[in-house]
Amino acid sequence: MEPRIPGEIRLQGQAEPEAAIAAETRTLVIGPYPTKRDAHGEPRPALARLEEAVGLAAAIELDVADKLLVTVQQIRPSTFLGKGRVEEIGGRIEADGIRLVVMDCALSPVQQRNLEKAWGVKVIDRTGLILEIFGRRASTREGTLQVEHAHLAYQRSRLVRSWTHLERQRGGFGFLGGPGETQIEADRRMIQERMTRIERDLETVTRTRGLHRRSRRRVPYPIVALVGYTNAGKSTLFNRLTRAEVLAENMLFATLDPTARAIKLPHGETAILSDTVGFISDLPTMLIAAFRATLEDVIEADILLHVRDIAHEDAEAQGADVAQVLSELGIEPDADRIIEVWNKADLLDDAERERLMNLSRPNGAKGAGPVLLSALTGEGIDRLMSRIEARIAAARTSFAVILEPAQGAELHWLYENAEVLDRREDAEGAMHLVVRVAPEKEPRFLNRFGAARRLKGSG
Ligand SMILES: Nc1nc2c(ncn2[C@@H]2O[C@H](COP(=O)(O)OP(=O)(O)OP(=O)(O)O)[C@@H](O)[C@H]2O)c(=O)[nH]1
Repeated sequence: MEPRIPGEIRLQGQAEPEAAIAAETRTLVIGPYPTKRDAHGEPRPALARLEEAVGLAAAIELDVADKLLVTVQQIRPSTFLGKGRVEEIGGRIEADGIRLVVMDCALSPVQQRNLEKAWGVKVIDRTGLILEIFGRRASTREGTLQVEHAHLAYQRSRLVRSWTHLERQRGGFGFLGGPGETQIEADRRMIQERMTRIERDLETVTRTRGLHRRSRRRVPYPIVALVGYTNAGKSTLFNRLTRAEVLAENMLFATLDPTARAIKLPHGETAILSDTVGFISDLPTMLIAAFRATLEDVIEADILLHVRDIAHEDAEAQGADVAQVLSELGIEPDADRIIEVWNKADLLDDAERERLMNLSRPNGAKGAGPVLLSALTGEGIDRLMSRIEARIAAARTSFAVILEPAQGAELHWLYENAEVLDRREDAEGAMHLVVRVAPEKEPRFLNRFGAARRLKGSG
């Protein structure tokens, strides 16, 4: 059988690797939240957080039999939850035939072990769950390596703090204390060696990706990247725009690795559309670091489509989480290159749709309002395409060109290969033109029209 997560390695002396979490495992999801506010001090309904955790569990096909909200005033070092709570939940676990408990928080190895002992079932925390999801979604070599690395780092951190646990598993080895510790050292060294090897492999893969990116730049099509909260509909929109078949299901994190495809804009121009990893609140920092290379595509994009599930009750908080990640990447939320996409319009009732329609009317000179659409039905897709095109055009270089009357062939070339914005004939019959040139056509244009005067744009 395939290892549960690519990074899972069998440690020396350990009888068996941890059992895989099988699909359809009867699961209880617990939201043990200290307060009703999120990490940024914004109120975030506990129920919505719990629902998200349930969604994550369902994404790896666990059979979520029950969910439970627990307000935790004070975290108990040994079991996270209070004694009475642990017992009460234990009864429920037994009565419901639960096999796995997901605690939507960060558990210390000791807490995890004690809860497993008290309840007699497997317990995983939020990081464990997210690693599980990433592990199943990774499809490219880079993604697999990143997940493997993150998982080893997680394993190592737990190894250090829970060595008595491992000793116990190995039975007999730890009786003098010394050998147990040596064993831990051996395990740690093994993990470290493996991590170093992965880092080397990743460097190669990242370098290759850098080369790809540079060669993409040499055929300089504008790059449009999709970003958004997990499950917002990025893959569906990607498919709709490219008509390609990539994984799009009602599953979170369907897209771990960016996929890039060419799209044709309304006036026939080409752009590269790139799908990226779904963002999520409270993503463990270890994982953010792991995906930094992937996110470089986002940083370098000419246009970002920020896709939101506008029908989701938590849409605003999700949008804020994405904005936070973007600003960590150095992209400010009001940057010109961001186009807000309000997806799932088909799920809105008439009144809400009307309200959002009004809100999404282009505002101000930039014409920058959000685009309300449905990736599922295709409604509003044309508007998005035009908006992308307009945004690319706005960033594009314009040139002033003067043609003599005899240069008919040149005029023809311009009409075929550039966008003629203005055309005026002077008294001598010379043609004064303002043209906009796509980046990929610019070298050829400059070859022909070396005397053209650059007017504006990124050039
Ligand atoms: N009703 C409706 N459902 C949609 C729409 N767009 C996407 N969905 C559904 O929402 C779910 C998630 O869509 P995906 O495209 O996989 O979402 P994603 O943002 O790529 O998700 P991650 O890969 O987890 O980041 C799927 O069940 C889609 O069918 C829409 O416009 N309307």
